[in-house]
Order: sequence, then C-alpha cells, then structure tokens
Amino acid sequence: MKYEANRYELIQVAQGKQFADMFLRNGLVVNVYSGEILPCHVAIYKDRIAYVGASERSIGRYTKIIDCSNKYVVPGYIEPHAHPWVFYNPVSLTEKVLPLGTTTVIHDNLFFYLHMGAKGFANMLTDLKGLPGNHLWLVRLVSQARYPGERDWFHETDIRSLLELDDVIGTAEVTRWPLLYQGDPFVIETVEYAKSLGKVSDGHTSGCSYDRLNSIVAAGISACHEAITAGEVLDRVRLGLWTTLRNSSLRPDLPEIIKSITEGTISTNRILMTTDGPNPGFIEEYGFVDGLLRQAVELGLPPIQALQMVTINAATYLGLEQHIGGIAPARRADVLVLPDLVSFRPETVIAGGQVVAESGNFTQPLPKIDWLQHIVKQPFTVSKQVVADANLYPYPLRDENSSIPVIDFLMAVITKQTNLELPCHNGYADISEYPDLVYAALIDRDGKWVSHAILKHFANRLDGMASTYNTTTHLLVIGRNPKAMAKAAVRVYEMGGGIAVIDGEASVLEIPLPFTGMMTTDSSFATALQFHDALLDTLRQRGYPFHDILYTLLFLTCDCLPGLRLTPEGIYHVKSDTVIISARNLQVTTISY
Ligand SMILES: Nc1ncnc2[nH]cnc12
Repeated sequence: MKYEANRYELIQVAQGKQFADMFLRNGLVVNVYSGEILPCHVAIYKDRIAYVGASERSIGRYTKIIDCSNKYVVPGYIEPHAHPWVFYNPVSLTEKVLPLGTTTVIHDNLFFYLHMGAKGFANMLTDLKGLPGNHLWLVRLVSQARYPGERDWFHETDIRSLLELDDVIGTAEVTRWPLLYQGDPFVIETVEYAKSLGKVSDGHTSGCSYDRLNSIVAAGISACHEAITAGEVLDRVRLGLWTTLRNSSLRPDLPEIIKSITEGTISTNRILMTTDGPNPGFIEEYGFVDGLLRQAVELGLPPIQALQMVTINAATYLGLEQHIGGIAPARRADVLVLPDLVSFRPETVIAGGQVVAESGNFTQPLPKIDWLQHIVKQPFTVSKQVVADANLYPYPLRDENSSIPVIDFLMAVITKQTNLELPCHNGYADISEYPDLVYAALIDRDGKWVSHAILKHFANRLDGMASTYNTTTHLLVIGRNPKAMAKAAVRVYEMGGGIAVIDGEASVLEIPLPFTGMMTTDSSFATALQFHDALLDTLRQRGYPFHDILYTLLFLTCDCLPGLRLTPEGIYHVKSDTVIISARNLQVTTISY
C-alpha cells in the first residue's frame, strides 16, 4: 500500500513534535492484537495512525478533534471475498457499505475480465483509485463455465501481468476445483507464481471431502469459504486453510457453521467471515460486514473475537497486517467510531484519514467512472433477426418418445436430472400439458452456438424472460411461450444486456445492465436495489418458488454446483463431468461492426 504520510512524519507526531490532523479523544479502543478494550486516544496524520495512548501532545490548533467519550473505536471492517456485480457495481456497492463500516473490500474480477481482458481491467483499476476505502482484487484463472477459446482469453501472460499489479493481491476462487485436485498445470503454476510474489490464492471447495481437501491444500490454495456445516469448518481449519464463515443471501449459513466455534474449543485465529456477494435486497435488510458482526454476536460470539475475525484475521490472511486490520502506529487510518458493540453500525467512518461517512451517510463525492470505455467486446454480434426468431427457443426433439434430461430445481441453485418423455410437435418438445416446465436456451452473444434445455420448478406462469445476468453473460432465455421468449430476447439485445420479462406481447419489466450484462452503470445502490426487488416480485408472481432469483439465474449456467447445468457446451452433468446433450451450432449470419 502506498501512503501520503511517511515514517519520519509519524515519528514526529507520536512525540508531539508535529501536530496530528485528526485526534480521536477518549475512546474505548478495541485492541484486536491483544483482545482488550483500552480507554485511550488515537492520533492520525494524513492517511495513517501515528499514535495510540494517553498523551494529548499531538493536538495542535488545526487538529480536528472527535470526541469519542463512551464510544468504541475499532478498525475498519474487511470483506475478504466480494463479488461486486450483483446489479450493483464497485462504486454503488461502496456507496452502500463504506458508511456501514466496511473500509476494505477484496473484489473478484471475473466479469470485468471476461469483458475487458487484462488491459481494460488494469485501466479500470486505475480509474478506481479515487474510490474511498481500500479496493483490492483477486484475479480468476478460469471462467465458471468452460467455453471454446477459454484458455486463449485466460492467457498465462495476461494473468501473470495482472498478478504483478499492486492492487491485485492474489488468485481468485477456482470454482471448478477438480482442476486443482487433478493438478492442472496452468492452474498449479499460476498459483505458484502468485505465491512467489507473496500473494494469496482463494479457494472454492464446495462439497469437497476431507481427503480431497488435502490435495487442494497441496495445490497451494490458502482459504475457503464453502463450509456449510460445523464439521466442514473444522476440516478446513485443521488442514491449514484460512476458513471463511459465509452468511450470504444465497446461503445464510452462519447460525449453523458458527457452532464450530460456539460449541467447540477451536482457536478463531484463522477464521474470517464473508457476505460472498449478497443480493441488494439482503444488504438493505441485513447490512454487510456489520451484519455479520451483529449476527455472530447474537449467536454467542464475544464481540472482540467477532471483530478480530473481520479485521486482524482477514488482514493477516491477505498479507496486509502491517497496513490494515488494527489500530496501531503506521497502520492506515481506517477507523470506526461505534456507539456500542451490539449493532456495529458506525457513527463515524474514517478511511485513509478522512471522515468519509457520518450516521450512515457518505460525506465525500464518489468518482464518476465511465465503465463502458474499458469493455473490449461488443454486447452482441449475433444478428437481431436470429434472436427474434421464436423457433430458436423450444426444445428440439428428433424422436418421439425419447427421454429428455430435464433440469429440475430442488432449491434456488441446486438441481437434479429428471428424465421425462414429452410429446413431440413439429420437431419440438411440447410442454403445453406440463405446467411446471419451461423452455430454456442459452445463446452465444456472437452467434456461434445455442444450448437448449427444459427446466422444472422454475416458474410455471412465465411466458418469456431473457437475461444476460448469468455466469456466462450470454443470452439466457426462459419461458413457456416461444414468441414471448423471442420478444424478451430482443429487448435485452436492444438494451445491450440486462433482463426483460414479457407477458404475451406486453413488456412487464426491463432492467438495463449494459455493464458486462451483470451491472448497472449507476453509482447509486438504490437503483440496484429497486431492480432487484422488482425482479424478485415479478418472478414470484409468475411462480418462482425460491428466495434468490439472481443466484438462480447466475448459477444455472455455471459448471460447479450439483445437478444439471445449461452451459455453452450444452446440458452438463457436474458430478460426472459430462456433457449429456451438446450445444448446437447456430448456423446464422452474424453482423460485423
Ligand atoms: N462463484 C461466484 N460467481 C459469481 N458470483 C458469485 N457470488 C457468490 N459466489 C459467486
């Protein structure tokens, strides 16, 4: 990390030979190093802490004094595993969560990289330098659904060049963890390269047994946030993984997994917490890292221990403990003033020595970022006529009475294969007598392929919807009525990415997501929230039975969660790693720009 305040200046301020810029007087300072609460002052010079103790000698005429009597003074919270694209973007996420006390966010780069490549992504990081708080990145080594040409895009030279950037602190989760288990040379060598640079490698080992975890750790992975039982937490801690307790909108698991601590005797030194990319509605209701703290304490964790997990533990895992995660000299001045250790909602948020929020409101301007200038891909090069053709959407059926592997939703993101024999009408499966089925098609934005499927228990009154909000960011079209599906697809095409829902011929919802097909370009979190709530409402009214529509859409097309998936390769069976129905060539003329 780079600082404005140099060490000579800090030495002078600590001795009262130079005045502090800011002085937090008489607070109850939570010392996350020693696990104590100590009444003392904190002196800040430029962007760093210069002094913590009883002396007031650094107060000068121009020092801003904040009276912290009867208040707690704690380090800014750290989110070690964020996905800044759940309709919100890195700026609108910050607008919401920095006032809630999260001063450091470690972001995943997947969709930025998919649409910007290495150069565009690096340029975006330069633009983000004006964003208050610390924004550091983990870079993906592979996508979340294999596709033709993937290795050319995730090229070794590009990935290594990103790993060398100061704002990149390691490799991001490899959701296709069998690559690690099987020792894929590209993945292993890149993780090794990150280590040689002193950087970390985040993991994603959902459903991985203890024995298999051994291989993942041997492959160089440093952390995992995928434990969903207390036993899985113990497995990870015991194998030397930094173990991140997750409470997200998709998986609000904290009440279960925290039992590994509250009902056991393990050390929490290597335990962190994450919100893992919650949807906007969840953040609005439960907060961000502040919400993790509230809940952890409600569930029986002592407040200091909970605080350590989201400050010093996270900083140590990230290799940043000399910079962030605690209140001590020379650390970055990311400090919160809290009324209590129950709500964990800060009255004042200081980031880099500046008051950036008070009583939940931002006090600094947010940078205006022209996100789209960094995108190197056209939103669509397939022609509009192709997606406007209703014949593209029903499930093609060659033989009568053949068994179709239907993607059957058991929960918001978990599916199973249900084989059904459906009647055939004009070469397509006829679902008219099966109210709980919908057609689904995933269409390449460049018009080379299309994957077809039938979904069960998705939304039984849905005529047509289209969405680029999915882990491939290609055009996912779902519904019972092919004409409405085509209309929805055309609207998303015209918006350059987003979500559209059609009833019959009528448009009922349009959500423009021009930024990679996943995000708004708006810097207001309220926009993302409004879109999220409208989408969930609209889909629920049409029979969607689960709690997290954005994650249902996101993971339908990924290659890592149990059951069947609709991927660029076709209908994919995750456990056996087989494509059971292949994607088709989309024999069409594409338009060139
Ligand atoms: N693996 C993942 N990919 C994209 N978004 C996510 N949010 C949570 N996990 C995610």
